Amino acid sequence: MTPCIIAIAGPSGSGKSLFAQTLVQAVRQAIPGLSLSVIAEDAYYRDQSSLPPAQREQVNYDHPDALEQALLCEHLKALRAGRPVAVPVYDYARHTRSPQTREVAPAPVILVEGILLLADPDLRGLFDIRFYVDTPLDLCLLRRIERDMATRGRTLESITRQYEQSVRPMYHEFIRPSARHADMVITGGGRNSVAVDVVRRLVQTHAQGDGSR
Ligand SMILES: Nc1ncnc2c1ncn2[C@@H]1O[C@H](COP(=O)(O)OP(=O)(O)O)[C@@H](O)[C@H]1O
Ligand SMILES: O=c1ccn([C@@H]2O[C@H](COP(=O)(O)O)[C@@H](O)[C@H]2O)c(=O)[nH]1
Repeated sequence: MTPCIIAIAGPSGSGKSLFAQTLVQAVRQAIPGLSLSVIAEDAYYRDQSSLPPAQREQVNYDHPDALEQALLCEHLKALRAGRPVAVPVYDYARHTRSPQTREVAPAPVILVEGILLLADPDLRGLFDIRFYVDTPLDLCLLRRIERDMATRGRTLESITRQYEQSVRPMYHEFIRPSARHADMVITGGGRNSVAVDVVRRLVQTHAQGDGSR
């Protein structure tokens, strides 16, 4: 079966990861044993081990150039062709790649979540279905503050500085405009149970072999 590769795009803190996790649980409950692979675009942030830590903190991580999108494209093509890939592992606290990689196996359904998935024409052309999680930017920032202080080793001062310098401007330059390439826009972030159910049905239709995409 040709895999169905699904993009879940949207701003940082909009609920992409939570949406993807909730969807995986819903699909596994509906079709026990169905194999789904999940890939985060964040894993493709460039290795910056050659830069001193203070310099890494100054990088604009919300610009497409911060990501090795060509490698993500290559990996999605390999998965579509039925080959496993070695996905990089990114360390947010150190702003660089870890030495390990994570093997992702080909699967009937592949979910990819990330801020810039729909901004690049080559990358967005590789998805069968494209979603954009549309959450007001003030809520995204509040969620990001809580999450990044709890899990990404960040201080409130560094989060607010980065938000003003790059997160907000890049949202307006690249992320928000990319929403026009989405097939569907999801409001309510990771807890929109109606959207999860609609997407779960789409995935189920595909996995049961009568999907047309
Ligand atoms: N609808 C929601 N209501 C409340 N909190 C949410 C909601 N969606 C996501 N969150 C929380 O907000 C934070 C950011 O969500 P996450 O899924 O990591 O966003 P993203 O992957 O888009 O950056 C997480 O702590 C998550 O649990
Ligand atoms: O070293 C890094 C790499 C990325 N970021 C920020 O991460 C978000 C994207 O991840 P989400 O899971 O969608 O929040 C992006 O806005 C970058 O600013 C970082 O801070 N440091």
